[in-house]
Amino acid sequence: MTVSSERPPNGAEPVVAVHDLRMRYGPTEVLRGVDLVVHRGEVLGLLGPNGAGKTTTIEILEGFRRRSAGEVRVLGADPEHGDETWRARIGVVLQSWRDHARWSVRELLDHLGRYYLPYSTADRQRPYEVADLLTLVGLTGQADTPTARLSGGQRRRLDVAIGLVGRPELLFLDEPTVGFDPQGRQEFHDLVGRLTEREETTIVLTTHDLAEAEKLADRIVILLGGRIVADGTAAQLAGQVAGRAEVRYTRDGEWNVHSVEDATGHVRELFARYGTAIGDLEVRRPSLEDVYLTMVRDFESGRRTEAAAELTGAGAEA
Ligand SMILES: Nc1ncnc2c1ncn2[C@@H]1O[C@H](COP(=O)(O)OP(=O)(O)OP(=O)(O)O)[C@@H](O)[C@H]1O
Repeated sequence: MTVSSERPPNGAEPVVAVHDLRMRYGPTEVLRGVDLVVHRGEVLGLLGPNGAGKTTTIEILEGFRRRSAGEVRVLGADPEHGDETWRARIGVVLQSWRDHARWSVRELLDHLGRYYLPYSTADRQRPYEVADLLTLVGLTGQADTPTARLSGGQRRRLDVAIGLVGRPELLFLDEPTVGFDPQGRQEFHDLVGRLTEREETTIVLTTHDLAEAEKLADRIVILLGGRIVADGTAAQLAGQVAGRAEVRYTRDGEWNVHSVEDATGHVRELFARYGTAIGDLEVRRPSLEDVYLTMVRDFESGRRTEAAAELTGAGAEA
């Protein structure tokens, strides 16, 4: 498979196409052949444990980090050679900025927005109108507040606004909701929905919050051991790892729990056999969290087995 062969049915070039991406820090190979495609308008959730290489991958895609090997195309260009026009089409939300403490929210966005003016196009006016942007991220009430006086959650919204001010076609969000309260998180999720609906923004996000990934991402990839080990919707991943669902119900007032492959068939049979004696029916499918934890556990135990085999091999040679 080569990068250029990865085209969706409508023939459009993917927004991100990565083939056999490798990254080495000194003797340590962090990425060991990553293949990844992201299509226009898609929200991709990139998951993986601490140190899996998510930030490294994102930084390579953003053109902030040089890869060791592999093919990478982002918005039609190799990020290592992306020019200013290419860069203006990409939005990045990093961990919080701490500069410009005395500037107001409006001043900072105005200032950063000016950079994008030369890159305005007929179908994508740049920069974002600051008033509209403030409404979009829910910071209208803080427009004149110095950035140093924002709360943690407001600060994070400003980070998102900074990522959006150039009206990007592709937005990278690295752990966007760290430090959000539940309401802020909910509002942020709504914002992501608006971005993809209204602006057709393609989004690549990393998060350790699996419920968030399940909610926001059209597709999820899991990075483990330097490779993508799973790629699909949350439901598809659940099917791959743990096909069994849990069916709970009462029969004549007594609780029963069954773990079954075919939940629908099982429920149909229950009603056929016991009719109205069945009550309180619940079907619980494996959540993305169950799937993720199973994959990480299997990977870790595989690694332990490999290490043990290597040790035994070394012992035999000695
Ligand atoms: N500049 C660097 N030099 C050397 N090693 C690095 C460098 N940057 C990252 N690493 C190492 O590469 C590995 C992957 O790091 P990376 O930050 O990409 O992981 P991550 O999946 O984003 O982790 P987290 O979930 O903790 O943010 C880690 O072992 C890290 O220590």
